[in-house]
Amino acid sequence: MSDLWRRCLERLEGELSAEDLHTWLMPLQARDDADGLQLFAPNPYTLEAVRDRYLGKIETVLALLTGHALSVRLEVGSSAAAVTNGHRPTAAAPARAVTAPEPAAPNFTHNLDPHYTFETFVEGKSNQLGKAAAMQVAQNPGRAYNPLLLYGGTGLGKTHLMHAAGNLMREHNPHCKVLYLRSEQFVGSMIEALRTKSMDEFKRRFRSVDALLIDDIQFFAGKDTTQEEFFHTFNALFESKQQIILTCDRYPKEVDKLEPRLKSRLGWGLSVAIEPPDFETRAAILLAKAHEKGVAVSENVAMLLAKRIRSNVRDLEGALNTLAARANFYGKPITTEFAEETLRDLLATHAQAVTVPNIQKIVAEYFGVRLQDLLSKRRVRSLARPRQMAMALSKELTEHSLPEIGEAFGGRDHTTVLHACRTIRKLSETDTRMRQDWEQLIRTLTG
Ligand SMILES: Nc1ncnc2c1ncn2[C@@H]1O[C@H](COP(=O)(O)OP(=O)(O)OP(=O)(O)O)[C@@H](O)[C@H]1O
Repeated sequence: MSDLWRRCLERLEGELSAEDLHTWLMPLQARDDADGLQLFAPNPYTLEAVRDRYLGKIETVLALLTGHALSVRLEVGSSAAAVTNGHRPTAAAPARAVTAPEPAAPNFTHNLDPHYTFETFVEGKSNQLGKAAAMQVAQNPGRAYNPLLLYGGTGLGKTHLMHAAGNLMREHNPHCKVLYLRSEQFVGSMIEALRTKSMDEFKRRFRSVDALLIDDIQFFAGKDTTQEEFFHTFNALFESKQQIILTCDRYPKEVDKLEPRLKSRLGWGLSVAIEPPDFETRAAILLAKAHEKGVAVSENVAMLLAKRIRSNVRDLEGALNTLAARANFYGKPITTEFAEETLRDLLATHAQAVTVPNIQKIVAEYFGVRLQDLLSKRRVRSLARPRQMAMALSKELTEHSLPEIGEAFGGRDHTTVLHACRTIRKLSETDTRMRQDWEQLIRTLTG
């Protein structure tokens, strides 16, 4: 890594959250020369985010470090590729030799779900970075990002992406040994190995794979012996450039009772958040799932379900399965009326969960303001932002019209609500804190 870039990152550590640093800046490769600093982003999404959110900060820190303004060029690619493309050799990471695949162990059976592929994964704003990162890891195992950590709420596609990466690795190299496990299985295997005094065999098994995929590592919390063993497995795999892909239900730094040294290791690669999909993505996923299962579902039905079921994709898929089974049983087509009738209770449960009063209450608690102040006419900034956030969430998560939402917020005009929605959307694009608040509140409200 360029020494200048390393020092710049060290400075930025004090200014940015660990999450931002690991998600956006650590994956960049750098080379510095007489013309300034060149930063290579792994994909266009990262490039855009770095340019929009962090470039100013980077330039300021570089000016402080060097004593003069330095030009920073951003491009998609890698410093190693830049060298082979004829750029001057650099201090950045050298290209590593590609080794011939080892033949798979005769008794190795991989356990990937063949249905979870990138082709069957529907991309949207909420998951495009995760998908891009998983694809890069699959195309360049052990080299692109190690470990790759996908985190986010339940049923949002983390496991799907993990399998998709494993499946693609095996498509490129059928001998590639990809081992997928839920974290409970890792714990179970270790307990069994301890019981039968076969820890050597356990170590060999996990360290001999080309890629180790472990799902839901939050279950390691509080299990000290497991964490110890996983830590050593991690180190062994990392050192020999075997790929590690992990998922977690939240940013690992926020998982209690996970050892600090393990948390620190997890931050060595790339951590990407998978967010709940927006309406259009939910509808597209539903249509794709219906197509995959051979179930005839119209766009209207997909839109109905996508509008009403916002919690996660697993719930959407569950609703589709119920519809398909009932339609098959009664020999009826899946019309919107049939869907409304069949899923009446389920849709009512989802509608109950997110009401405007509930949003107001949760937002007030989240920002530590009183509910009556949130609904009052007072315009101080400490109340204005939470109020705008609550209005925007009401528009996003309920079926109410702008005038109805305005009415629920102390009789405000619909243009005020519209302004709130636009302000929050705009701010979320540039203000990391605001985006995190928005995402956290969506997670809380949609369960
Ligand atoms: N973008 C997507 N495109 C297609 N299918 C998706 C997408 N996101 C989620 N799914 C589907 O939703 C279901 C649940 O996804 P998955 O099991 O990957 O979630 P998860 O995030 O790992 O949840 P958990 O943390 O509970 O394990 C799967 O059937 C998966 O195929």
